[in-house]
Amino acid sequence: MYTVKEIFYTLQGEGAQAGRSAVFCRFAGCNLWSGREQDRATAQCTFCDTDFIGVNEDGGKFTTAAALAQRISDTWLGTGGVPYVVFTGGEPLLQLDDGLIAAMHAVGFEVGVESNGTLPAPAGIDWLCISPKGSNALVQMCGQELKLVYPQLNALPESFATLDFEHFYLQPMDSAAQQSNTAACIRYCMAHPQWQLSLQTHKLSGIR
Ligand SMILES: C[S@@+](CC[C@H](N)C(=O)[O-])C[C@H]1O[C@@H](n2cnc3c(N)ncnc32)[C@H](O)[C@@H]1O
Ligand SMILES: Nc1nc2[nH]cc(C(=O)O)c2c(=O)[nH]1
Ligand code: SF4
Ligand SMILES: [Mg+2]
Repeated sequence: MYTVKEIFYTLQGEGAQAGRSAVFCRFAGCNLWSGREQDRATAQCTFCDTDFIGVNEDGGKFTTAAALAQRISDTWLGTGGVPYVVFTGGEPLLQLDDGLIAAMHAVGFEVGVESNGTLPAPAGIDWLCISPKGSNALVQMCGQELKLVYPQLNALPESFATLDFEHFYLQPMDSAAQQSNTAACIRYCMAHPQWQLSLQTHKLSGIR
């Protein structure tokens, strides 16, 4: 059973695939925060910008991979190009499995994933973005993109710079200090050109 908060068609807002049409499939639940505001301060991840509790009208509970893949495929509204799904959450690696990846490939989709890196990723993901969270041990140490929310006192860019990723991004932490966080990202990227700036362009443009 897959528990999905919401499924929607938009543009990927972040990282190297920013601007690409994608169906977002947001799984419910996370291993680093309950999602309840009263638990935020004591959670293992405290700066989350996302509601991932429960199931919205555009989500649902799916008993088979084929049924979820069909719903995702029906949500794709593009003509031409390569259909793309981004599994996110919450933490998608609590639920994403080999069967769902195979089912997405069977309906012609490339598979992207946004994960906190604390769980091992199944094989077959086409674009794996890992976003480390504070002092939580990183288990998944390779992928296409490492996208670090910055600044985090217990997760310095230097500690990830030699891992096996093709792209390294700093993404300003969206908080009351967002302006200064953005300035700090820009300074760090300019001093360490291995790192590139990722802005959350869906927020800037007002899309979902
Ligand atoms: C909501 S998370 C879900 C996926 C997964 N649990 C993770 O943390 O990567 C999706 C992306 O948003 C980023 N993110 C979460 N809160 C943020 C914030 N306050 N500012 C900037 N990026 C944030 C995460 O680091 C991750 O790259
Ligand atoms: N447009 C858009 N791009 C995104 N990139 C990562 C997102 C996420 O919440 O995982 C996200 C999101 O929620 N919307
Ligand atoms: S790990 Fe991801 S989904 Fe979980 S609380 Fe942190 S940012 Fe949100
Ligand atoms: Mg988001």
